[in-house]
Amino acid sequence: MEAVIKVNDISHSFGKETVLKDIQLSVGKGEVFGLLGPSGSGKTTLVKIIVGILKPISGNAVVLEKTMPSLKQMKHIGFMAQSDALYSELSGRENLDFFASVYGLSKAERQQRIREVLEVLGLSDDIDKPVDKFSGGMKRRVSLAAALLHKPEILILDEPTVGIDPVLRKSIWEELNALKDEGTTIILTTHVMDEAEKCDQLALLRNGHVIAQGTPHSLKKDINAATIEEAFLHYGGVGQ
Ligand SMILES: Nc1ncnc2c1ncn2[C@@H]1O[C@H](COP(=O)(O)OP(=O)(O)OP(=O)(O)O)[C@@H](O)[C@H]1O
Repeated sequence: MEAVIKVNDISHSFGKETVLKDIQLSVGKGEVFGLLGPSGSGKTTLVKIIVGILKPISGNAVVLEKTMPSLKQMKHIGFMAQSDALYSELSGRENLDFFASVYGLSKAERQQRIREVLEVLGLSDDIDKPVDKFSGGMKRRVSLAAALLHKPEILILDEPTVGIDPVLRKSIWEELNALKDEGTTIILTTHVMDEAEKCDQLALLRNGHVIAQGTPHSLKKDINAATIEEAFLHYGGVGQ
């Protein structure tokens, strides 16, 4: 499969703390690739490097054949950060209109795309309220909507469904699968095991190391595990 994202031997430290060590990943076009790991395992640091917000101490990330950071690639990437980067005094719609104009969409395109993403994410009712009146789950949905506005080929989502109820979580997964069917490549971070099961490929992260990678099925089958959680504990071992 054609690799659209390659992570080549990335290591990173903050001060004396090594947070990523020799990470190698390859993400194929149209894959949903999950980075699964406990809090502090390095997931956010890795996605920031892939997006180009952070430069690793060694190694590199290549997105659509360009080494990151590359401003040019940003138009191909939709990024949803872990903390919502929304303007709280503006309404949800005004936020989306702002991000759509940053992406260079014309007024007519902005109106149409905003309508489309609002419908997909079930946000139409409250979108004209200021964001500081939104619940945490609604802010996550507006952030996801913002990442989808310019129909990026690559979506990078840091904990996209945190604080989102199960019904909406299901509809977000339906949307992610629909985007994947259209050829969008998706990387997402999670520490939720049942969400990891929905990915095509998984990398299990612990203490900055990839301790195993493969399809959810193969990760379980290789060691006769019934669940991803069991597989994680097996590959993680004690003290790694
Ligand atoms: N800017 C920073 N300066 C110093 N240390 C940092 C910085 N960002 C992250 N770290 C440290 O790097 C390690 C990995 O953090 P990271 O946020 O990548 O983990 P994570 O797996 O995404 O965790 P979570 O699931 O809680 O978001 C942690 O020990 C964290 O404290």
